[in-house]
Amino acid sequence: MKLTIFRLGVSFPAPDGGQNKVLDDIGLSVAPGEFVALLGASGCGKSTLLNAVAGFHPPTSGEIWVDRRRIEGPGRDRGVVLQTDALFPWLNARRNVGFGLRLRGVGTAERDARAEEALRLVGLEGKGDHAVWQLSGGQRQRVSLARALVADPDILLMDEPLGALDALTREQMQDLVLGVWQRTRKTILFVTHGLDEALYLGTRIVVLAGRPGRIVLDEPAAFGRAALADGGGGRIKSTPEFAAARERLREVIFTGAEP
Ligand SMILES: Nc1ncnc2c1ncn2[C@@H]1O[C@H](COP(=O)(O)OP(=O)(O)OP(=O)(O)O)[C@@H](O)[C@H]1O
Repeated sequence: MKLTIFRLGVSFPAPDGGQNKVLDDIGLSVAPGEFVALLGASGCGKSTLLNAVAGFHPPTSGEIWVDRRRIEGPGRDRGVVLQTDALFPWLNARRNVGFGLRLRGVGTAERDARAEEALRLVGLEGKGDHAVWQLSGGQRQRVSLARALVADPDILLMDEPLGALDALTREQMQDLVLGVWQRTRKTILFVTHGLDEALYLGTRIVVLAGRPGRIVLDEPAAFGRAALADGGGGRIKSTPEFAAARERLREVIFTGAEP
């Protein structure tokens, strides 16, 4: 499904009674199957943009559409994964994944089958009975990803999903995310602070900068697909091309303008 953001502006009430404009005139059209890595300095409005697409808060101006439907709140067509896993500690992995289905009245057998399938997609087959406390941080984020995938959304919205993981697990999870994207062909909007992560995963890099935040860079990237073809493992990050792309991206983020 196509995601279209038209002239999006988001403001929040400021303490002085005025308005704090966080995003201004954001336009973005994302084709089905694209993997958009969204970067920008802290506070430039990345999460605000993601939350607006998730339908968690309404735009102050502009519109967001998924195909021909205008977004007016959260919906099953968009799955969300956040930095902290927010799993229910009293439910096992399978029941956590199936929780949303349960709310929709899906019966136990179908729910468990679909949850197992989603767990398999993230490499956790056989771990459905595990309690949340028995899982590592990386495994818990995989359960969160499975929970977002189980409803078969068209779009995955991921806000720093690997941000709380140690460096090694984070690198492994990047390959896992790439694999899930390759197998499911979901459209992904992925917020990250990591330049390497953005370049390694995205088919497209979007940089927000300024206050209010605006898009200052929007361009294709090909390292992720090359990494998939090469079997992953992060090797491509050691190439001179990757280093050059990284330096350029760093400059855009720090200066807020293309070099
Ligand atoms: N619900 C809210 N009410 C008031 N202000 C908000 C709200 N949500 C975000 N903001 C403000 O909007 C600005 C952008 O926040 P946002 O979290 O979108 O930035 P970010 O780029 O994701 O930052 P970070 O990289 O640090 O997570 C901040 O100044 C923040 O204080």
